[in-house]
Amino acid sequence: MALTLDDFLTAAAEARAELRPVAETIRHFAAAAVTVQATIAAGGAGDDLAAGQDRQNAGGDMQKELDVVADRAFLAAAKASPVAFYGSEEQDEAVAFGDGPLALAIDPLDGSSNIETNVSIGTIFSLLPVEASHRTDPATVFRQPGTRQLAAGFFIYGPQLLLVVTLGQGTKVFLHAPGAEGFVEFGKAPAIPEDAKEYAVNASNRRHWAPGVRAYVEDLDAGRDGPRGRDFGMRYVGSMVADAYRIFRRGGVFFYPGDTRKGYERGRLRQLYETNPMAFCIEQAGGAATDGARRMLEIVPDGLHARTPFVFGSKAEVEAAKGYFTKAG
Ligand SMILES: O=P(O)(O)OC[C@H]1O[C@](O)(COP(=O)(O)O)[C@@H](O)[C@@H]1O
Ligand SMILES: [Mg+2]
Ligand SMILES: [Mg+2]
Repeated sequence: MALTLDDFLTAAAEARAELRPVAETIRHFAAAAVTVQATIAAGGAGDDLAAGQDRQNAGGDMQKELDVVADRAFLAAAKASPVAFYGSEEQDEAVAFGDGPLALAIDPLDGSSNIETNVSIGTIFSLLPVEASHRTDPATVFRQPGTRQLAAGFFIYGPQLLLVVTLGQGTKVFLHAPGAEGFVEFGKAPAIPEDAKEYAVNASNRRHWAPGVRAYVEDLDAGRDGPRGRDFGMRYVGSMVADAYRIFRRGGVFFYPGDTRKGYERGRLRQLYETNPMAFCIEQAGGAATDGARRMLEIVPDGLHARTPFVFGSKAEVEAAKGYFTKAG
């Protein structure tokens, strides 16, 4: 019998008492994800899920209907959980409620540009501990590095509703099959191959990249005729959750570097609710995650919506990228 998410969480909470609130929270998230997936599958029940909301989020993106729907669903789930702080991409400031032991950083809807295209999108979450000092100075709760995460994961709303999750002891994948009782473990625990055969990047930004990034991609593209001595394929979905899941299953490298566009000096992705939770899941599956130079999980975030360059995936390829990205000149 396949392991259920419920049994997995119960066992983790029994083994480590500090994971009890985490287990409770992830149960609420799983229920929220099922409702979000149902809304997507139904095409929004008359609403246009990709319709703009005439409002920008804190990162400067126009909010879409589904961003708001997902934010509401996970805010309600957080309120029903032992969560004291809710830091969301879709809210300018962290929302504080209750005196629970957890802080949640969340990207309620990842891949918003793909909503109307029926391509996989998702929700990414990171759970951090709340210490006494954070209650007296709440601004500090989201300045903890990713190494402090108690749990992290992401749901994928796609052909399958999946949960990729880590509580710090490996990464697991759970599937919610229609008609089944909740989420059950799906396939083997991901083990990211050391070497990559594919890369993922938005190559239309090439002219804005630093010379090191450009040199890296030129050498990947040169394949077996170039210095890398072998061919690489390219895949880019444009929803990080989907690009990442491919890497969990068959390796590869994803990068979103900083570039010369205004506002993109540190790339596009946000550290607290995109790169840190992804880095935790990736490391726990045997991969590596950096900002191009430093281990992602050790970087202290600058604030709730801080951006960071991001490179993750197969260990040897993340290391190879670092060589190019950090080379002077
Ligand atoms: O369109 P670009 O610049 O390639 O950016 C794509 C990236 O932006 C994101 O959509 C950002 O996430 P949001 O949709 O949550 O803003 C990632 O999922 C994706 O990897
Ligand atoms: Mg996102
Ligand atoms: Mg988002």
